[in-house]
Amino acid sequence: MTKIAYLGPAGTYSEMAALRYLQLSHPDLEHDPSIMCPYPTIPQAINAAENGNVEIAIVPVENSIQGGVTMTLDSLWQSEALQIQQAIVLPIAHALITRAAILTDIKTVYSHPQGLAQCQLWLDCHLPTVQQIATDSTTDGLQRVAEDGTSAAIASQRAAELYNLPILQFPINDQPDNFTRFLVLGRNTSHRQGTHSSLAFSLKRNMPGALVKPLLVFADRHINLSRIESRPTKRSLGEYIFFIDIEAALPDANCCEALEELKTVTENLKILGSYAIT
Ligand SMILES: O=C(O)C(=O)Cc1ccccc1
Repeated sequence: MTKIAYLGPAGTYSEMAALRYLQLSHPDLEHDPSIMCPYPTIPQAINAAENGNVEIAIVPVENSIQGGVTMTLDSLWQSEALQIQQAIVLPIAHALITRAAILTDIKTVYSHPQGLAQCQLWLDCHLPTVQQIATDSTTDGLQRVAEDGTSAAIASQRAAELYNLPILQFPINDQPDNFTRFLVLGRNTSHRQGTHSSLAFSLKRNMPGALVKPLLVFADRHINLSRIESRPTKRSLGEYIFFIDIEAALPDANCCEALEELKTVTENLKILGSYAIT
């Protein structure tokens, strides 16, 4: 039976993405709770799929305001077996969940770093003196909120319903247009289709033009890049891994040719998958 790892506990945005995936891809399985496997951190959810403990992991990769989710990018680079099978974009609207009756009663606010960052201006304006505590997911602090009337969490409306906790204010995100892209990761490599592909590479040597060569491979073939992001290799300061999304599918001949040439101008190249975005 298909099992899905996601960043838990229940009520996270990652769980919402997992439910959306089920609705779209396996409508027959939608209401089977044994499918859904919450993990406490993003790397643990990804490892569960890598090790074959679950078939699929669903994790956030990028937010329209805060940018890349570094834990996901770093785990993807480490992964040997996983491929991106699908991307799911969800609108994100944050609620302030608390048993406090007024804002001035709140002393501590919990959320995932992305949740805190996406509400930073609102927090500075309405709760300037509260202690902000970063948690592994938006729902991690909800137990504390249930026990302590001076605590609050930034999480979804759905999370408030699931944990039967009140919402004091909604929405509190600084930008009304706030979207997060989630990746569906699986070991099934036969799944190479869709409109987009992701890859990552390190460079052979840090020298003038080192990044231009890989970029020219795409430019020369009229392949459009939809994203480029760098992460440190963690080997030495100033060395990077580049994550690139292209608007092309890997079985495409033009694209295969590009990848062959890319191998010659990169040190280590990883094909992360071809997939559709829903
Ligand atoms: O913690 C969650 O709910 C997540 O799924 C990560 C996250 C946090 C904030 C916005 C989008 C995703």
